[in-house]
Amino acid sequence: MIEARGLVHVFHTKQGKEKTEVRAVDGVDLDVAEGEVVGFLGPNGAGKTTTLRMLTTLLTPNEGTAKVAGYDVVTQSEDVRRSIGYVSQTGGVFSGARAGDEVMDHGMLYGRTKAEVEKRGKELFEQLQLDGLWTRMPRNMSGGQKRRLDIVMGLIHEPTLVFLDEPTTGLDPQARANLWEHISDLRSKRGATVLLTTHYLDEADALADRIVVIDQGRIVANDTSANLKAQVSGDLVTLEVADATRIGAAADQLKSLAGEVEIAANTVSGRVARAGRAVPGLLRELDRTGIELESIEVVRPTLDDVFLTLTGRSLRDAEAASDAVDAAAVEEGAAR
Ligand SMILES: Nc1ncnc2c1ncn2[C@@H]1O[C@H](COP(=O)(O)OP(=O)(O)OP(=O)(O)O)[C@@H](O)[C@H]1O
Repeated sequence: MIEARGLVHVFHTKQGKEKTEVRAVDGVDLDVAEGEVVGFLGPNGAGKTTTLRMLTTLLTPNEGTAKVAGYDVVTQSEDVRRSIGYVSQTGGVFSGARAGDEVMDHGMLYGRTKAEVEKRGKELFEQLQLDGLWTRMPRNMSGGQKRRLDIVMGLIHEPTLVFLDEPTTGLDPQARANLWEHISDLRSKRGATVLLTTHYLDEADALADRIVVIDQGRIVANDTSANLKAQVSGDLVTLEVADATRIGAAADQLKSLAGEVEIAANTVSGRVARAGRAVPGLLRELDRTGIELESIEVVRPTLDDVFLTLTGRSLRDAEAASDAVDAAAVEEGAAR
């Protein structure tokens, strides 16, 4: 469904007299098979939106090629556009008509009959909790409602390939859960292929069959969430000793499994590959040497650990930043 090779996009900007060049996307290869849901993750400014904009024909690659739904993004851009749905990060610009009329016009542009579009539009309004807003002007909707209307517009023509750029940013937890269900249904009920960018790790974990991580314009990982977690970092094992004077001895034993450990007061922690297998032996050894434990904790790596290891940055920071934007959007919506 998507086959991209060596995609490059360079932005040229000018500040005063100074010209700068940003290689926003720097040689991206990406394959997405029919029916897959792929999560596209990366810190702020990593190149996610720029990649999506090239794949949806809104930006022309400076180098490389991409086929989307079987069509070349440069020479067959019209065919690509007809075959895909795209929900951009910034949302659509509405003409000033009522929401339902916007949806009808958009759906009919894709050659659907009025009856088909109306039926599908009303279904989507219900699923995305927009009932009762069919005749409302988009400018009189809250930020979250407008976001959901963007999503209706992206799905109205029942595309088999859908690009979602941070689809749930700006939604409250209930609307987010509701949209997750809808994204899952896109694949399970309609066989659609989905490429989505997100800052929410739980979203990527819950929805994506495969995760592609981009950093500084390059793909740095591409695997299932479970495999990425297994490859990148072991389980975090934390031992709390009953007698603080034995912390050094406990640390030595954990070190033999973990390599590096961190000590804080009477706890020591380190990452251990396949802790489930290693910990029973560790406990036996601690017992044999008379080191009494107050507690032991084993935490499986999260996608954020993977991210931190790969990019040196935490995706949680990006989440926090995008939550701040959400909060501003909600306030803005409430102020309207
Ligand atoms: N129109 C533009 N002009 C100049 N630079 C741009 C433009 N659009 C994006 N960039 C730069 O390109 C890089 C990649 O941006 P992009 O929006 O693709 O990142 P992203 O991964 O989608 O980030 P975010 O998670 O913040 O949305 C960034 O350094 C950004 O500042």
